[in-house]
Amino acid sequence: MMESPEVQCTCNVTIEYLNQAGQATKRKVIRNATLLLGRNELRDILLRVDDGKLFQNFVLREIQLFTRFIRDGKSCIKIVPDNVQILISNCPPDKLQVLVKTLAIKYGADKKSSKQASDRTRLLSVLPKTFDNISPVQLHDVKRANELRMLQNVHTPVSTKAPKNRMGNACPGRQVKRPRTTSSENCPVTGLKPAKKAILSMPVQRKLSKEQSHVLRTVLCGKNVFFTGSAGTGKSFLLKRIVGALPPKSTYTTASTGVAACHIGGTTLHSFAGIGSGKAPMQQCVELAQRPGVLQHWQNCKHLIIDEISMVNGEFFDKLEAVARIVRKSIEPFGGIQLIVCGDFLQLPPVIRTNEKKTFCFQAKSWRKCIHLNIELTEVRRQTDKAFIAILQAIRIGRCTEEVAAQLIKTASHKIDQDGILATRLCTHKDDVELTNERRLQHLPGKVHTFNASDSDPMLVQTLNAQCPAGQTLELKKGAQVMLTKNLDVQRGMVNGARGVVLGFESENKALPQVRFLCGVTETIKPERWTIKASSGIYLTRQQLPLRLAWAISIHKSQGMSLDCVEISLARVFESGQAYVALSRARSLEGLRVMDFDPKVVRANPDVLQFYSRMKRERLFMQSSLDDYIEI
Ligand SMILES: Nc1ncnc2c1ncn2[C@@H]1O[C@H](COP(=O)(O)OP(=O)(O)OP(=O)(O)O)[C@@H](O)[C@H]1O
Ligand SMILES: [Mg+2]
Repeated sequence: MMESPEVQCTCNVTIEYLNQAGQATKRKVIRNATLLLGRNELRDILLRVDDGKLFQNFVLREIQLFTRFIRDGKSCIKIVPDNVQILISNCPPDKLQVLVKTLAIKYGADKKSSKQASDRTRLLSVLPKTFDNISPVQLHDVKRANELRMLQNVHTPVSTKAPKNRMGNACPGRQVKRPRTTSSENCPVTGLKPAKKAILSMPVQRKLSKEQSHVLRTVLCGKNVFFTGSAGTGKSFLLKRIVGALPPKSTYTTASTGVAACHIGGTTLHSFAGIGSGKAPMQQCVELAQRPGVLQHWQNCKHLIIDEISMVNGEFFDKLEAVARIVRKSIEPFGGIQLIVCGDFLQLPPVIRTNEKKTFCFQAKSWRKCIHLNIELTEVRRQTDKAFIAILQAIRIGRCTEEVAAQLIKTASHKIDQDGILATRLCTHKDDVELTNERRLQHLPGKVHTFNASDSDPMLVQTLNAQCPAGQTLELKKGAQVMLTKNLDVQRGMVNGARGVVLGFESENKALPQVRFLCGVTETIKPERWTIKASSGIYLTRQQLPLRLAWAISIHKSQGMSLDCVEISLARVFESGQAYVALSRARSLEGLRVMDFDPKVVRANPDVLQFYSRMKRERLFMQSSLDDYIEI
């Protein structure tokens, strides 16, 4: 049996009763409705819409399903015979995905099964009306549903028009295509070409660890949480799950830098806040935050997520906290917004101009009143080698024993270049990165292939450049060292940061690059789409190849990444935590080469160390009080 998450979710629902022309003649809006899938006494699928006092069951015997905006918590189910459509919005995306996929699979499987009650049975039925929760999706359901889809792919290649919403606009969505025939017996089975791939499957989510689940539960209880942990403990992984479990309309996903924001599908904290650098006097910041578009964020926001908090300046945090209270007209800390904050203060600190004061967020005046709970993740997931994890833990706290130094110095002789794939050099300075990549590409023989991004709004190129991991223009040659900038297929190792080399280009018109990756896969790379939220709240998309040149990247840009093979030069390290960030990107010691290791570059900020030891003391104190209490 497949894993069966609960097929239920809480969201806003609009029920529209349509006329022949498809216009709504009656509309019922229910906020915070509970949706539940079930079956009646005749085994029809039912959708129960419960407003907390009353519920209404809809029989889903013939439906159209619109699924394109599931990640935004939106979907639509049209009940064809009744001419009714149920518009779902503001639903936690992960829950909605499970509900919609379960419905699509069960509905597809039912169409293929012979167990459906005939019209005559229905008419004559004297069975009492029942509602049983729908059973978990089984493998045979998926198989049956897909068999029908394959037939239908051949027979009905065209999907019908999307339904209209109240504004008369087409309701965004891709439909689960339905067969023209109502039962599978009517489908001619012979002589059909199968569809290219089985289309339906249940979303498979990697399981959260115990400590990660604890954080998720705490967040769902509404607590303001700061969770931390060393590099690779799955903080960003967990954040994505938190985003998927919260209602999208009131959840804002941000990070301190554009690259980090992109890892979790969000925007930068600065663009959410709309107060520029936050250095202007308070009154001016408030005015900026009250501009149309910006004010809306502040007012709608109930849950604010911030990744890579170590790079947010404490003064900026205080400014945001005060602005939040003023623009939301609330005396609660951060204007009553739930804060879900994560990062590792022992990694890179805030970037500041010379003569500016650097303060960490935990040093902000409002930090303590804003954060209810500090939680530390302890299980490292990026690396599996215990010895390497121990080296990294020592470096993190600025401790470089002779033994640790010796092990890192030894890596200088590592032969990590494999199959024409060279190690990526992590550089302390941005200029070195650009120069290295440009020069190395120039020195390669052969023709340059240029790939231009296709942007939804060419006027906002700068926003896209800042937040999207794919550049507007990508120049490649045969032999170019490249890195994936998106998870394409986690199972096969085609993940963000996977390293490869360009073997050549297709001969067809687009001349797409063929790339061999370290994980052993060779693949033609096709354009991918990124969607980002601009500060005005509108969605921008960029279509581009998910590749970037990978002879070199900067340590600042690498924060948050996992890398297959890295070469590091630490001679020009200028920040505490910088050496640790660079070293901890490597998945294994074998995949790491440190060129000129000097223990002096290993530095941890003493204020941060103090903050962490206080946090640990408080945790131990709480634990021992709890133990005493249990004993009593
Ligand atoms: N529960 C999990 N199951 C499977 N893989 C996981 C899990 N948690 C994390 N990972 C994997 O571990 C790796 C590191 O995770 P992630 O990048 O989220 O760590 P991080 O704590 O954010 O690191 P950093 O501090 O460097 O940003 C990723 O490849 C991620 O997919
Ligand atoms: Mg991270």
